[in-house]
Amino acid sequence: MSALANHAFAKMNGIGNEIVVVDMRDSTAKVTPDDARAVASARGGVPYDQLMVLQKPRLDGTEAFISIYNNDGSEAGACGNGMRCVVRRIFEKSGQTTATFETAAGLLNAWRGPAPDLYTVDMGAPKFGWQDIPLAEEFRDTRYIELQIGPIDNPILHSPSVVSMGNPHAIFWVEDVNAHDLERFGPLLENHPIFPERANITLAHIVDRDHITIRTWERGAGLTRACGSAACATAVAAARLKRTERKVEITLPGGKLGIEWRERDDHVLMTGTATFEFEGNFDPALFAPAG
Ligand SMILES: N[C@@H](CCC[C@H](N)C(=O)O)C(=O)O
Repeated sequence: MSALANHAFAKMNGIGNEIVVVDMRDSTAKVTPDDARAVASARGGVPYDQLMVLQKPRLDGTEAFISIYNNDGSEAGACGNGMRCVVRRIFEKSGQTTATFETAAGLLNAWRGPAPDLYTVDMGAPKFGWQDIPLAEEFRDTRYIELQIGPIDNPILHSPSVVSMGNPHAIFWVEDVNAHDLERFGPLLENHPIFPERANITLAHIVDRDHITIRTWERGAGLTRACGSAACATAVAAARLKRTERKVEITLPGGKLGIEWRERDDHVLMTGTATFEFEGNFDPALFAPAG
């Protein structure tokens, strides 16, 4: 039987990014990709974009090791919106206002503020090297890479910037983020052979030097109302192209995030709300073997 059967969960969202938080710090049991897919089931499950599983801390001074699952059962190194949800949950239970977490992508500091309903997560430093993203072949300059879809002489989307924020991101610069069929092009680009570990695909429109609008097709989760790491990747990619300041507001379908690419240590800070919806216990029938 799955470790998640009857286990308590909290359904939350980070500006519309659907998040389920499970605290398993009192257990050594592992969540499997099958468990993660079962939780997302539309029949009796709790459909989500990301499942955030808190496990016992591995390092002194950290609150938890967090495993992040997409709804297709794959694991992600980073999830900005999910982290704000985890942070809110922990802070409300413990009264803390700061904490450090570990994920597959490394250590993350988080704190409450700058306003009472806001949470800030230090998402770490972006990586731009083609092997770090990773790409399947060498690109010396990842500010724009050669990649396009549509007719060769009149591509629909082309020349994305690529960035790792602990997970791979490709950002296509467009005039109108709603003018493209992301549901159709997203899966093609996510699974393009140039991305050996697949990628999160974002359409971004630079409104002015302080403001960008985006829509994202998430690796392993599809079209979402918000992707925090995509907002960070976009802010960094735009600043790297000198098209925006290092501190910007990002508008996503589900709301707004403040992103600052800090000069002094290269870290990216993401600030936004986190919303609690309901809590419950997983129905064990979800994890029963089929047949
Ligand atoms: N929603 C997340 C990112 C989720 C991970 C992504 N789908 C991946 O596999 O890289 C966010 O808010 O950052």
